[in-house]
Amino acid sequence: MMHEHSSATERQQLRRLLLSYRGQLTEAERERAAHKVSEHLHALTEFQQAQTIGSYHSVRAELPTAELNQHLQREKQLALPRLHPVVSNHLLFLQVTEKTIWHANSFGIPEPRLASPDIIPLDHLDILLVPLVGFDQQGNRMGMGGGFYDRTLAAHRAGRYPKLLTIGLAFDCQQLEQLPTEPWDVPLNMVITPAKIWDFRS
Ligand SMILES: Nc1nc2c(c(=O)[nH]1)N(C=O)[C@@H](CNc1ccc(C(=O)N[C@@H](CCC(=O)O)C(=O)O)cc1)CN2
Ligand SMILES: Nc1ncnc2c1ncn2[C@@H]1O[C@H](COP(=O)(O)OP(=O)(O)OP(=O)(O)O)[C@@H](O)[C@H]1O
Repeated sequence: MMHEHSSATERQQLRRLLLSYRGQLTEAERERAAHKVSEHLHALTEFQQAQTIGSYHSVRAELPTAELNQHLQREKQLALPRLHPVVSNHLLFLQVTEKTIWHANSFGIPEPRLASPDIIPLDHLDILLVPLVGFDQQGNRMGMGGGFYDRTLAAHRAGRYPKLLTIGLAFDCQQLEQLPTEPWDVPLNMVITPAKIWDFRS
């Protein structure tokens, strides 16, 4: 099994394995899972009370967010990430409305066009929905390997966004007992899968 301080190669192998699990789901299974996860999310008091929610634009075999985001755009204030124009490997969140103009970033992921009035600072978000490749029973997360969320959320771990609730959205097949952890990893507050709401807050 994996130990603390795994090599980058081990992390990469584990990432491939987890991506292959996710990739084996059919589109119908993914949509069913997204529906179930959305139901769990709506049942949370924190969600009902939230005004501003950060999400992600799902791509490939990620847990789909298209329907959820449409709903959030109507019912809440929705913010989606773009690659930060100034601080490299960080994310910047922008408010999304029906007027938003979209561009594909260097990973082919659609993101809102940069417009300064649309910028939503992280400390303004009540909830941030986070994509992930894998998660473990302690709330550790493995992403695509760019370190974007870890960098963007470093201040959250340091306690500087006390009201922000980070929630990973995942399929059940993305769950592991223990991921190898790195010093910069920022654990999630919660993970929601079709089977369960995981709450890692002590
Ligand atoms: N929907 C979504 N948006 C997101 C992320 C995400 O994981 N999902 N990100 C989360 O950080 C950031 C973008 N980071 C990304 C990093 C790598 C790849 C990627 O597709 N990489 C290549 C190579 C992977 C490899 O070989 O290791 C690929 O999969 O083809 C995508 C997004 C910001 N936006
Ligand atoms: N807070 C940070 N400061 C500096 N470098 C960081 C920080 N967080 C992550 N990194 C760097 O980013 C790289 C990728 O990290 P990691 O493999 O944990 O990404 P990930 O969490 O899977 O990806 P993502 O967050 O983009 O989905 C690492 O090589 C690490 O050196």
